[in-house]
Amino acid sequence: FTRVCFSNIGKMLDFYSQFNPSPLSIKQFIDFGLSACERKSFIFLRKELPVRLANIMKEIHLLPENLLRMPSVGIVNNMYVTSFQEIIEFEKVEVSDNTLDKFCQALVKIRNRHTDIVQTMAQGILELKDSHDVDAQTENSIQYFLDRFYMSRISIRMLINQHTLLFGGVLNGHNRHIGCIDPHCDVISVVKDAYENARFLCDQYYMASPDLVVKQFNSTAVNSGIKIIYVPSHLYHMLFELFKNSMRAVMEHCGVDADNYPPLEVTVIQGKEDICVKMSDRGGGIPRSQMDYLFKYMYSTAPQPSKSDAHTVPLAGYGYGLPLSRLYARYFHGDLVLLSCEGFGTDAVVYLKALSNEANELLPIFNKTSSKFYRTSLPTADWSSQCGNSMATRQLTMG
Ligand SMILES: O=S(=O)(c1ccc(O)cc1O)N1Cc2ccccc2C1
Repeated sequence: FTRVCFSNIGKMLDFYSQFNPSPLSIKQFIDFGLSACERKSFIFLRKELPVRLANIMKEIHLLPENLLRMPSVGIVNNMYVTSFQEIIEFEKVEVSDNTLDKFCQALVKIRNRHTDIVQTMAQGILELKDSHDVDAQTENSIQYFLDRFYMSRISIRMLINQHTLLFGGVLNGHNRHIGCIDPHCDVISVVKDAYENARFLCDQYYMASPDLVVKQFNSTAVNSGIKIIYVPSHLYHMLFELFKNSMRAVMEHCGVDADNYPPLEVTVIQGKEDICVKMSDRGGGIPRSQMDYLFKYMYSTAPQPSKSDAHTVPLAGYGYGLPLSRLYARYFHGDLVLLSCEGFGTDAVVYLKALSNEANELLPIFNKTSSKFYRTSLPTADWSSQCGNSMATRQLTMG
C-alpha cells in the first residue's frame, strides 16, 4: 500500500510542479479581499497551494544527500507530503458549503503542522554540521535552498492566513484590516511598537537601553503621516529584529556601566516608489569581512538555549533573525540592507514598495535553472586576489 501511495504522490508532485506559482500583488490581495468570495478563493487555492507546495518539495529532493538524510529534514519532508496530500483531496470535489468549511479546517491543520518548520530545519543543519564536514558547495546549496524554502513558506502562510481570516469565521482584531493586510498601516506606529518591545528585553538583560529618536521625511507631500498598504506583522518582525541587534550592539560597545548611550535614530522616508525605514546605531559596527556571515544560515545556526534558561535569552546574535527579516522585506519586492562602518556603527535600511500594485510576491520557481544550481560546482575565480597571508606579502614587498 505504502509503495502504491508513494508512487502516486510522485506523479501528483510531477504534475503540480510543472506549473509556475502565480504571484499576487498586495493590491490584488486587497481587491480580492474586498469582494470576499469564499468560493473563488477556494477554487484559486486548491490549485495554487499544491503548485507552491510541489515546487518547493521538488527542490527538497535536490538537496545534497548528506542533508537529505538528516532526521529533521526527513521530518520536514514528511510534513510537506502529508500537507500536499490533504490539499489535493479537494482537487475534484463539488464546491458546497460543507466543502468550504472542510477546506478552512484543512488549512488551519496545515498551518499548525508547519508552525515549527524553521526550528526543525535549523535542527537539520545542526545535525549535518555535527555529523559531516560541510564543503563550500554544500554550504552554497544550503544557503540558496533555505532562502527559497523560507520564502515559499512565507507565501503559503500568507495565502492560508488571508483565506482563514476572511472566511474562517474568526474576526481579526482590526475591522479595517483585509485579512492580515492593513490598508492604512502607520509605519511610525509599528516602529514605536517594535522599539518598546525590544527595549523591554534590553532593559531586562542589560538593566538599561538606548533611547529612540524618530524622524520622518515626506518627499512627496508636506509632513503628513507616512502610511503604507502592508502586512503589519511582517514590518514588525523586521523592525523588532533590527532593534534587538542595534540595542545589543550599543550596549556591548559602550559597556553596560556607561551612564548614557548614543540613541538609536530611525528615519522614515516616503518616496514616490520606495518607503524607507533607516535605523542607525552607534554600536561600533563590524568589519566588511564579517558582514556576509550575518545572512548565512550555516553560521547563524548554533545550539538553541534550552528552554530552562529562558531568562538568559540573548537579545540578538545567532538565530535566523536577519536572513528571515530580509526575506520578509523581499517577499513584496522590497529589501533589507546593512551598511556597517567598523569602529562606528551600522545603518540598516528596510526598503518597501510605496505602491501596492508594485508590491508583488517574489516566489521561487522550480525549473531547470534552479535544479542546475544544486548540481554545478562553484564557479572558478575570475578575479585574482593575493591568496597568501599578509606576512608573506610583506616579506616580498620588504625585500
Ligand atoms: O553587526 S552589527 O554592526 C549590526 C548588525 C545588524 C544590525 O541590525 C545592527 C548592527 O549594529 N553589530 C551587532 C552586534 C552585536 C553585539 C556586539 C556588537 C555588534 C555590532
